[in-house]
Amino acid sequence: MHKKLDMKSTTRTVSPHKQVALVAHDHCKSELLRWVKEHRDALAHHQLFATGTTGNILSRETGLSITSLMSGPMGGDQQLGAMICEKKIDVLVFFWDPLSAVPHDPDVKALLRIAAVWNIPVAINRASANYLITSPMMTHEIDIEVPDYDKYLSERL
Ligand SMILES: O=C(CO)COP(=O)(O)O
Repeated sequence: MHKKLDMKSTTRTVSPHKQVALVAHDHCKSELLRWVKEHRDALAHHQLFATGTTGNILSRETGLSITSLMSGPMGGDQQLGAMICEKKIDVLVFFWDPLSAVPHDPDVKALLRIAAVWNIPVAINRASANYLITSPMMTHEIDIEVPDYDKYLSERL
């Protein structure tokens, strides 16, 4: 068994206006598009980000304003992971494909890992995305627990 990192936590306040990342693998894009269309009004209250192909399709088909990063296999998952570390993403909706392999599987795993590290809520399918988007937390200021990075660093120096 590995020794658990002794990480203290602190609080991060998340605004009612969330920074939401939308991502789908190719076979799941039509499902994410259907979900985004159903929740268009709720999503329009938030600031939306997406990986390259997903974001372009979603904004073209819904008219929503979405900041599109690089396409996933070209680094988009890693860009989102970096944004999570920088507290620039509050919610991740990632319809990843459980039935097909992707070339950038390590990046997918890294994105899901860093979302867990920074205590970001993640929806991986329609059911979990429905729970997330209808939660009162989506439209209220909330406090979430996050790793106390400053303390972590000071103890290491
Ligand atoms: O591959 C992805 C996530 O792992 C998504 O990338 P695209 O939105 O560019 O298809």
